[in-house]
Amino acid sequence: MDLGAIVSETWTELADERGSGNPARYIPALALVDPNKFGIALATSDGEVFCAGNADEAFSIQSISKVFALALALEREGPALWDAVGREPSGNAFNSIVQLEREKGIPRNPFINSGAIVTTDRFIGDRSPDEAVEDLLARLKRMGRDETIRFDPEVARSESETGSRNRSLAWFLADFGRLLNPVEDVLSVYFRQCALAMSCRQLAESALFLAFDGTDPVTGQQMCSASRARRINALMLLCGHYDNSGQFAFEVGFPGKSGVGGGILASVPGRAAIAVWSPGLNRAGTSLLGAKALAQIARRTGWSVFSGKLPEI
Ligand SMILES: NC(=O)CC[C@H](N)C(=O)O
Repeated sequence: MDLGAIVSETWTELADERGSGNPARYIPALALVDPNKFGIALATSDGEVFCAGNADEAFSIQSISKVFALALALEREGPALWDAVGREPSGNAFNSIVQLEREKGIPRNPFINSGAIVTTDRFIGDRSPDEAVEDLLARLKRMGRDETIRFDPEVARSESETGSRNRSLAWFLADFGRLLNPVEDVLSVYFRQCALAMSCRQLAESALFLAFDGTDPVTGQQMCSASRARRINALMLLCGHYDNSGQFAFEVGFPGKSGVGGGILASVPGRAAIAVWSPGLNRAGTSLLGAKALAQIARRTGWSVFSGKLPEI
């Protein structure tokens, strides 16, 4: 299978639709990004990365960071993390607060904002916020094989300045006694983690561990155990796109995680990690063109976690 051709044909076929959807404006710094950006990167186990369009340009990964934060929180906390956050789809928007009161401050899953705030809190553990951010960055540099990965302080500041909803979620969690660290410490890490700037290429390379049982097949670095990688994939499939997760599974058929910066990170177990970026979003905050590109790649490759056939690479 010519994966390079599949990636470039997918890009070319959709290029006319660049600019579709609505870029996130509630974080003012994100509204400044050119809506016509469109990148695709597909990384395989032999170290190849097939790219098209703006695949080497860093963008704000936003909620895609929740996948890495979850892996690292599980590493520190182990299965006890699941006492503090659930594993069910919420059926609600990413920043919804409605279930938190009824469900006594236990967020439905680690990918909605309330769940990610808890995950971030556990990832910080007994360290300072700056130490936790440094650790996250160091891990991503290693996984992404790139020392230039950084977070964008402008985006972090912009989100903090307009972060009333996330503050509400965090204070609500604190009221139920669900946070170990002070609210503003947790949020300062959460905002910086969301403001990580990475390219499609860096994201796809950093996420190979998800597609290959917890270990990057290129470098041999283990990020987590095989069973943990499978479980993170399961959560991405069921909860990775909030109230749009069913639609994504239906159209694409493999695990993914969206971010309001317009990126989507997808894992095709045993095959590849794919990252796409286009800032225009659908109603649920998933990149419109990005999801279309992944659906096209799924169709052209025949890749699906629901198929018993394993098409040749
Ligand atoms: N879905 C997202 O990407 C949301 C992340 C964003 N930083 C927020 O907390 O609102």
